[in-house]
Amino acid sequence: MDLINESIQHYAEQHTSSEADLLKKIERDTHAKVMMPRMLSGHLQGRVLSMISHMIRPQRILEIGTYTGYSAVCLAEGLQEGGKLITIDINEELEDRVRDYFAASSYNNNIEYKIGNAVEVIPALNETFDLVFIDADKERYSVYFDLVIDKVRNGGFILADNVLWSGKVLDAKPDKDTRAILEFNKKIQDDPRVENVLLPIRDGIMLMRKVSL
Ligand SMILES: C[S@@+](CC[C@H](N)C(=O)[O-])C[C@H]1O[C@@H](n2cnc3c(N)ncnc32)[C@H](O)[C@@H]1O
Repeated sequence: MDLINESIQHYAEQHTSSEADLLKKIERDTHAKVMMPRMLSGHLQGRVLSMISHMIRPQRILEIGTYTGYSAVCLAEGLQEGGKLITIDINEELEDRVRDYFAASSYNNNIEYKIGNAVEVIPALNETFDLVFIDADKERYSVYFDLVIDKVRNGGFILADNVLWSGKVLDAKPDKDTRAILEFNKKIQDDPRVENVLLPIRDGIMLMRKVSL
C-alpha cells in the first residue's frame, strides 16, 4: 500500500531540492539492474536524510543496510569536515557496484564500507556515533537498537526506516516482519533513553534522540 497519495507525493517531490546527478544515476541503475529497487530511499526520503544530517553536522555516522549506497551518500552530505560514515551490508554481490558509486562521490574518503553481518560487525566498532540509520532486515531492528544505543552520544540521533511497513502495522493479523516492526515501535515508545517521533514520510521513519538519564 502506498501510504501517501500519489499526486501529493509527486507535488512534494516537485517542491523538494533536486538530488546530485550521482544519486540520480544510482536510482536509475538500481531500478534497471538490481533486485528489489523499492528498498532504495529515493529522492524525497534521500533529501530528508541529507537535511537531517546537515542539521546535526555529525562527525560519525553509522548506517546499517547499505544496499546500493543511495542513503549513505545522502547522509554523508551533512558530515563535518573530516567526518566518517560507516555503512554495513551483508550482501557482497553489490560490493563492486557500491564501491564504484562511493568512488564517484565527493565522500569516498569519508565512507567506510563494511561487508558483513551487522550483528557481528557492530560490537567490534570502537566509535561513538552522532547519527545512526537502521535500515536492514526488519526482524532485527530491536537487536540493532540494543547494539547501537550505548555507542550513540547523549543528544545523538537514531533513525529507523520502514516503521509503518506499508501500513501493515495496522493489520489485524500481522505477519512475522510486521510483528517485529510493531515490537520495535513499542519498545522505542517505552524506552526512557530516547525521545521519539514517528514521521509518516514514505514508509515511516522513526526519529529518536538519546537523552541523558
Ligand atoms: C532496505 S535495504 C537498505 C536501503 C538503503 N539504506 C537505501 O536507503 O538506499 C536493506 C539492506 O540491508 C541489508 N541487510 C539485511 N540483513 C543484514 C544484516 N544482517 N547485516 C547487514 N546488512 C543486512 C540487505 O542486504 C539490504 O541491502
